[in-house]
Amino acid sequence: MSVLAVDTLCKSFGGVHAVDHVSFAVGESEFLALIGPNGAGKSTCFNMINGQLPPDSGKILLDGQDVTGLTPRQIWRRGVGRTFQIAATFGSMTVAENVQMALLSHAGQIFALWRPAASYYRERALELLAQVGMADAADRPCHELAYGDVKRVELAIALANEPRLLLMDEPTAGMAPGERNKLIALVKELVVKRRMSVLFTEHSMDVVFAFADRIIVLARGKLIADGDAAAIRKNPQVQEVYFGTGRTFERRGAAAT
Ligand SMILES: Nc1ncnc2c1ncn2[C@@H]1O[C@H](COP(=O)(O)OP(=O)(O)OP(=O)(O)O)[C@@H](O)[C@H]1O
Repeated sequence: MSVLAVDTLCKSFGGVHAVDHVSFAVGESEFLALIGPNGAGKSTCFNMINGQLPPDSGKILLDGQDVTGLTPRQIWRRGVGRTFQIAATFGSMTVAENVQMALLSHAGQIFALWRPAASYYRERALELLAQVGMADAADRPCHELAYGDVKRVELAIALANEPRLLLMDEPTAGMAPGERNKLIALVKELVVKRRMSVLFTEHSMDVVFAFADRIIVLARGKLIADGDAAAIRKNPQVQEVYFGTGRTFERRGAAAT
C-alpha cells in the first residue's frame, strides 16, 4: 500500500486552478520529486498534504486512511514530517538543544518543561545528529553554523518526529551546487536506511535527475508526467513547459547544461 495517496485533488484561488485534479502516490522508502515551473502548484499541493490548506475537492490518504481536512498537527502526529527553517529565536540555542526541543515536542511535552530539558533526550539528539553528520557540532550555537550545516540540523529536527513521510519544500534553496548535492545525497541515504518516504520539490534539475527515484511534473496545476529520470528527460510536454524558463533542461537531444 502507498504511504501517501493523493486522489483528484483540486484547489482554486479566485479563477486560478492552482491544483487541478491531481492524483499520485508515494511508495514506502521512495524518494519522489515534485517539479514544475514557477506557479505550477507545487507549494499548494504541499500545503494541502500537510494540512495547512483545505482542498476544494479530492482526497488525501495516509497508509490508506483518509486524512483530508485534518489539522497540520494531526497530520504531523500521523507521521508526516516537514523541514522547517530554524527560527531566528532558536539560533542562540545549541544544535543539540534544538533537536532536544523537537524530541520533547514529539513526546508531547509542553514548553514549560523546557527548563530541565537540557538533560532530556541528549543521547537521542546526539544519535540523530550523528545520522546527519553533525554530532561534532552538538554544543555550538546554531547561529554560528554555515548555511549547509543549518540545513542538516533542520533535517535532524524533522527526524525527531520519526516521520514515515517527510515533505521537503525546496530543501536546497539558497545553497551552492556542491552543497545541494551533498544534502540531497544525505536525504537519499536516510530514505534507504530508515525506510522513510520523501516527497520533495527542487528547482535544480541536476539534483532531481541524479537522486530522485521517480519524478512527477506539474504545469499550471495539472500533472503532466510521472516517471523516472530517463522518461521525464525525453517527455516532450515536460521539455515544452521548461523551455525558456532558464532552468537547466535537456531539449531535443541537446546536451544537458
Ligand atoms: N494564497 C493564494 N492566493 C491566491 N493565489 C494563490 C495563492 N497561493 C497560490 N496561488 C496561485 O496558485 C498558483 C500556484 O502557486 P504555487 O505557489 O502553488 O506554485 P509553485 O509551483 O509552488 O510555484 P513556485 O515554484 O514559484 O513556488 C499560482 O498561480 C499562484 O499565484
